[in-house]
Amino acid sequence: MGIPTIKHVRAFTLRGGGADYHDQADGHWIDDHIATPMSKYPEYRQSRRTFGINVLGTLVVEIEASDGTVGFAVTTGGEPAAYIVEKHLARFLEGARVTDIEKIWDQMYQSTLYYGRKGIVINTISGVDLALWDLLGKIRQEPVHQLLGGAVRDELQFYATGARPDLAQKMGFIGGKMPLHHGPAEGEEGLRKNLEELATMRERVGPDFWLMLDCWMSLDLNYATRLAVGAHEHGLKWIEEALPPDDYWGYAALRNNVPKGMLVTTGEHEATRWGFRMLLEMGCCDIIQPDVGWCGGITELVKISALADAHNALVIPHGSSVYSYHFVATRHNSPFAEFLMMAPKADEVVPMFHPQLLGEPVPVNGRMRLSALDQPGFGVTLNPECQLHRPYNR
Ligand SMILES: C[C@H](O)[C@H](O)[C@@H](O)[C@@H](O)C(=O)O
Ligand SMILES: [Mg+2]
Repeated sequence: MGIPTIKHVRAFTLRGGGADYHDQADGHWIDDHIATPMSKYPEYRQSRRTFGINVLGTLVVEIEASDGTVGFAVTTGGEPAAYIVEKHLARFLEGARVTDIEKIWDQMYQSTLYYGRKGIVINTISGVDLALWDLLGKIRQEPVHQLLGGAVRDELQFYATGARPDLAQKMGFIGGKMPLHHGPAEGEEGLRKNLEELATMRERVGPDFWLMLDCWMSLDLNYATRLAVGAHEHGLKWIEEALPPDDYWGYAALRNNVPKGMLVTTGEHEATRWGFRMLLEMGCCDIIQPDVGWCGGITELVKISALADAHNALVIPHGSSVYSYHFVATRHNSPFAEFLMMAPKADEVVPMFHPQLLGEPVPVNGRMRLSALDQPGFGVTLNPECQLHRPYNR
């Protein structure tokens, strides 16, 4: 029996949580006065949805092989991503062998270089790449971590991102990352509030539990430096994505400015091995945080991770559900992972891409046994109750 070929590629869109996890209803911690580059405009300060953080929605890529096996993946991208899949990328998949993952990635990247390189195009390529790995795993009846060379640990450990690190501590997570609520436009009072929130949380969790601040690209170098210096007495473990992604020079300066022992992290909005080469060679951060659904997929993250390893940098992927769990399990320089608390009050563990993926595992007591990831491919199926829409039917 020869290697199956790819017969059909289909791109769908979905709304309401899932891979576009910022697409939430009112009252969710993830949309409660979080500092962003748009916070300088008061009308866009309270809710990130008001400026469009959830405008794209989810892209679902489905790939059907000649033997009838279907692989799929979800990522952030919505209708523009569906257009790119159907009108541009599908031509490199249909007719190719299911094992041609490396060649397909190169053709998708090189053919979109004139309008891609980062952002939505690399999100789209990532979604296609994840679906290809899911398909190959389902054809070979192996989990993706096994296709990648096998796990280096029997259990994953997680820190939790959300408004309640104190509750995350009780749930067994190894740390808690809080969103930063006030940016430079809110002046000294905002900076004071940021530090008071951190101090309060440190009081609740005691001296040893990791506490981190996620600044979501919202600061300038001086503010980030002052925040880091003020946060040091409260044992801040790392300051995340303090500056805009393209300010490599600012990150390199911030890394020199922060108090000794505090880590600088970034990368969730960076893409491809070339973007991460800039972060690493310019000494921008101690930990890179690529999102496997946004940086180029598994095929690209393997390259990024090897580059980081040569620089002694940890690779702690931005939370992306099973797609990062299977990867982290196989990398020595990924000793822990992120879990995004998607419950509106961050007070219970729910699947990160809820409600889109059936069979999506969650950490138990802040950990996940490798056995939770032993199903073929990424081990999940699409929830049939989700209303798929195929905007560019072929
Ligand atoms: C909590 C942050 O503001 C973002 O919403 C989050 O998605 C991302 O930055 C993260 O690191 O989890
Ligand atoms: Mg972040």
